[in-house]
Parts: sequence; structure tokens; C-alpha cells
Amino acid sequence: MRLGLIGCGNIGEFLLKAINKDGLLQGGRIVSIYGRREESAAHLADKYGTQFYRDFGSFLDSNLDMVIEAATIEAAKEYGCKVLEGGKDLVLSSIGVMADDAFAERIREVSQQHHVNVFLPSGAIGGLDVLKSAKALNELDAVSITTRKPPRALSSATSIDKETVIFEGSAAEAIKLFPRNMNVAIVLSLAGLGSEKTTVKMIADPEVVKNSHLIEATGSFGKLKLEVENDPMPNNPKTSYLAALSVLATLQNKDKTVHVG
Ligand SMILES: NC(=O)C1=CN([C@@H]2O[C@H](COP(=O)(O)OP(=O)(O)OC[C@H]3O[C@@H](n4cnc5c(N)ncnc54)[C@H](OP(=O)(O)O)[C@@H]3O)[C@@H](O)[C@H]2O)C=CC1
Ligand SMILES: O=C([O-])CC(=O)C(=O)O
Repeated sequence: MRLGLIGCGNIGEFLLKAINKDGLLQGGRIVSIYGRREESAAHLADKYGTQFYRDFGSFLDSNLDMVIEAATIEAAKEYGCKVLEGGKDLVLSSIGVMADDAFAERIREVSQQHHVNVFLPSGAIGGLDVLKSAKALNELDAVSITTRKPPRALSSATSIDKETVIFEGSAAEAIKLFPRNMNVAIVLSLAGLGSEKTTVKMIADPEVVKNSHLIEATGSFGKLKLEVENDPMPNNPKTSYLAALSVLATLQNKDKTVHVG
């Protein structure tokens, strides 16, 4: 499987190391990367034996089977449909882009037209399997996420010196205000009740070093309560290491014939 990568930051470099250096994706290799900053992307291309493209068209034409987006919501919006129209599967990290209903609808249409797949990894959270089962008979009643991060992981809250609730509202509002921290709320919305009905609480807490997410849900199945306490990525405290692992796991599982969960 020939993979292309958009974005050469934390998740991008994690994938380059895991796949191209450590061989953790059987039969797969990142052969092309697309980035904005030539100096860092060219260095990574050299380090991990791949080709760097500055021109998106040439990147897409480099005989790829699948493209992984690990950049930003804006980049996902700009390039997502082009990838699918080019006949390639797509893995999105910046899942917040799917909070835009018109864009999400377009992604569904284009992927059907071109017979390609879009993968939305569970990212920095879990419990999506429970929500999907719980709503099989439309009997999922409520879903919430409480995110607690150190202030330095929340760029808008750098001067906070005691535990502070910095946001309470819907997932739809949360992703607009915190596009680098609330992708989790949108994947949760997609698995459950949608971004208007999924409720979010964000806490900046100077006492913690981990990024924790508490998922709670109720329905005819009973109750869900799941908390992950994530170590941050070394170079980007906003991003949890689990988010990078989940992109790799999505790639490792995509062609399995026996599906778990
Ligand atoms: N689903 C989930 O649970 C999670 C999702 N995420 C999301 O995943 C994405 C990647 O995260 P992470 O790797 O930590 O982020 P980083 O900020 O470490 O890296 C992002 C990279 O994307 C590049 N980039 C930005 N815009 C473009 C563009 N238009 N074209 C090409 N490259 C671009 C940046 O380059 P430059 O240096 O030029 O800006 C940078 O190299 C983010 O959107 C993040 O919010 C993160 C955590 C959890
Ligand atoms: O990595 C995390 O803990 C969550 C995050 O930033 C996001 O969902 O955007």
C-alpha cells in the first residue's frame, strides 16, 4: 500500500517513524509527503526515505493508494475531496472538519461516487463502539465529554493558575472555539447524537500533566462512563499520544477480514 501524508508535524512524524523506519504497517509505506515548509518537510523526507512535494497536484499524482491527513481542519477542508476525487482512500486526523454539515455531506457523496473509503480514527478517546451499539435502535439518550488539560495544552488559557472551566456547551460550538483540542468531541458526535446534542465541558487545570477525557452516555443499554488519561505527544502538548496511535491502528486494521468491535 502506497501512502501519502499531508502534514509533517507530531502525528505525521510519528507515522513516518512507525511505518517507514520501524516497519509497523505490513505491506505499507509512506512514499510521498505534502507540507508547507520545505526546510522541515524535506528534512523528514530525507530522514524517512520518502519524497517531498510542494505542489499538491504532483503529490496526488504520485501513484498513491491512500492519503493520511495530519495537518489542520483548514487543510482537511481544502484537500479532502480532492483526495477522494483522485480515487484514493482518505484517513482524517482533523475530524473537526466533519462538524461542517455541508462538507460532511460532500465527503459522503464524493466517496460513494468514486468508490473510496474515508476513515475517521477514534483519536484521543474511546467508547465509540458502545455509542454505535447503543444507537442501533435509536435509544441513545445523552452523550457528554469532559476534557481536562494543562493550560499550556489550551492555547487560549495560558495564564490560568487554578482549575477553571473554560467552556461548556455543544460539540458544534466547542470545535469552532477550540479547533486544535476538540476533534474528539466531533468523532464522539459522529458515533452518537450529532454535534448539537453532544455536550462538552473543558477544564484548564494547572495541577495535571495529562490530557484526560471523560465520556459519559445514557440510553436503553444502561450507562457508559469511560475516562482516558493520555500522555501528551512530546512536541505538541495539545495532542495526545493515543491520537497518533489510533491513526496507525486504523491503517493496521483496515484490510483485516475479521473485524473486532
Ligand atoms: N482526532 C483526534 O482525536 C485528534 C486530532 N488532532 C488533530 O490532528 C491534526 C494533526 O495534529 P498534530 O500532528 O499534533 O499537529 P501539528 O501542529 O504537530 O502538525 C500539523 C502539521 O500540519 C502542517 N500543516 C498545517 N496546515 C497545512 C496545510 N495547509 N498544508 C500542509 N501542511 C499543513 C503544519 O505545518 P506548518 O509547520 O507549516 O504549520 C504541521 O507540520 C491537527 O488538526 C490536530 O488538531 C490532534 C489530536 C487528537
Ligand atoms: O489529543 C487530544 O487529547 C484531543 C485533541 O487535541 C483533539 O481532539 O483535538
